[in-house]
Amino acid sequence: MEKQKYAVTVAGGGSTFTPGIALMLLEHMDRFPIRKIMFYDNDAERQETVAKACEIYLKEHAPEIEFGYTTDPETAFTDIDFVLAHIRVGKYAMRELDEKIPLKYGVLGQETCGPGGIAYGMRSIGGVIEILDYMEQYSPDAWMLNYSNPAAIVAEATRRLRPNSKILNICDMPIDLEEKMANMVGLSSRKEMQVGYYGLNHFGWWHKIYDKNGNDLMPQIKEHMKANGFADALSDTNQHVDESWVHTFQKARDVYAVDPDTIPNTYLKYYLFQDYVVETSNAEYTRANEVMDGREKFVFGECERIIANGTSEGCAFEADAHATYIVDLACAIAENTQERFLLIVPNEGAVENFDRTAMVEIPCIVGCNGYEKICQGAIPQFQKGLMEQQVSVEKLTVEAWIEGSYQKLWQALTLSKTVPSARIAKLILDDLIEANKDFWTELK
Ligand SMILES: NC(=O)c1ccc[n+]([C@@H]2O[C@H](COP(=O)([O-])OP(=O)(O)OC[C@H]3O[C@@H](n4cnc5c(N)ncnc54)[C@H](O)[C@@H]3O)[C@@H](O)[C@H]2O)c1
Ligand SMILES: O=P(O)(O)OC[C@H]1O[C@H](O[C@H]2[C@H](O)[C@@H](O)[C@@H](O)O[C@@H]2CO)[C@H](O)[C@@H](O)[C@@H]1O
Ligand SMILES: [Mn+2]
Repeated sequence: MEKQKYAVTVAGGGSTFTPGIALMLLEHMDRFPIRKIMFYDNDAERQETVAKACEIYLKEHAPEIEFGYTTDPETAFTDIDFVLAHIRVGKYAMRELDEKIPLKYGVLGQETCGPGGIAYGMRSIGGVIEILDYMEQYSPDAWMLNYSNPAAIVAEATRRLRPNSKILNICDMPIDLEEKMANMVGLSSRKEMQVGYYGLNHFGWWHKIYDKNGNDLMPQIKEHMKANGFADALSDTNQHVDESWVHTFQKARDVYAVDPDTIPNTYLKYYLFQDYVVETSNAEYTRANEVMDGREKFVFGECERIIANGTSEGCAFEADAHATYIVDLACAIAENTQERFLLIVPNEGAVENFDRTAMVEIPCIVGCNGYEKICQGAIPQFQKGLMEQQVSVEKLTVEAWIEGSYQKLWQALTLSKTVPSARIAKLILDDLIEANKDFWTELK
């Protein structure tokens, strides 16, 4: 019997990640056969550059796949099985402001953490909910695999506003770090490890890591973390070459030292070493500038070259090997593989001594009916304390969005461990409101 073939819509067709993901999908056609790929974006011009290049590539490498791109929701979301969502509401221009505005006040500027993450969350919620609604309207049986950021806030918003929707929120940072840990202990893949992990998105810890025979790998990984952090450990992604990422992997050594019983997610540096992050930031040139001058220029330059040549021959795009987790996740649903993934899901007791309504990042087993959570037990006081504070920031942000509340957003910023006082929080908030007036509803 012929294997079923799937139709996939990439929401955020103009994303810098789209070509790498399209090539990755083609490489995995043996296990995830595709009949149609649609790109959807609300910026026709940006998407067209990426789409025209991908169209040429697809014609040359997989002509049997129906391909289209559109800004029309009905065309994009009709007759599909999966939505892969990676939108960035406000694009890099707004990321730059998210990063630079807090720095004016001596507070770190980061895409998903601190005030920048809160501002980005206030823009993303509406965009992701809109796409989810389109999917449900035009393809009610489809699943959305969402990795649009800030995933913690987006996930809390979907829990509050669309609790029954078929959406899985996932992040690739733990995947990259698990690849590095596998490399530290001489394993060829993270899939040869079984992990225990708890936290919020971009805010979590590994507390158990075994190999397939049940041997404890933590002692060896801890030795490496103590000496080098995640530096000098390889993973199968070639995207982390920028200096700023190298520093992040090195800094994980200091983050690890704060709690040597667990292995931290790299993003914890923004909450535990916020002064260091500010001191080492350049308020005139942040990560958004690096990405615009690097990844964005490269991707769009390459797309334009393919279009001008009329062929993808010799193109520098590579399948994003790292993004194969997306195919793994789609296969888990499509073929009931019951594979384990770290997902961002409602806690409901999985982390025993933590808010039942929190969206936590924990291991889950995924199959055709969705996920089942793997209980992580009780967590230590240190992590619990940090998580209580951060989850409140995320919940207050979502409440502020739902209610249009200035007060709640001010509270969210004030509560963030990255912000020193309510006064500074208010100064940053007022600047963010001005910068986001095309994206946020009016706050009262
Ligand atoms: N979860 C993860 O681990 C992970 C990893 C990498 C990137 N990301 C996220 O993926 C997203 C894309 O990143 P990027 O750097 O390629 O950004 P990008 O700006 O290159 O692409 C985002 C695209 O989304 C489009 N868009 C914005 N709002 C939209 C809307 N409402 N509807 C439809 N399309 C919309 C933009 O026009 C743009 O083409 C970001 O949210 C980023 O944070 C997540
Ligand atoms: O600063 P950026 O835009 O380069 O990266 C921000 C994203 O960082 C993480 O994703 C990484 C991922 O960990 C890595 O292995 C590879 O695939 O690249 C991704 C993007 O650089 C993080 O998980 C994302 O949420 C961030 O958006
Ligand atoms: Mn992430």
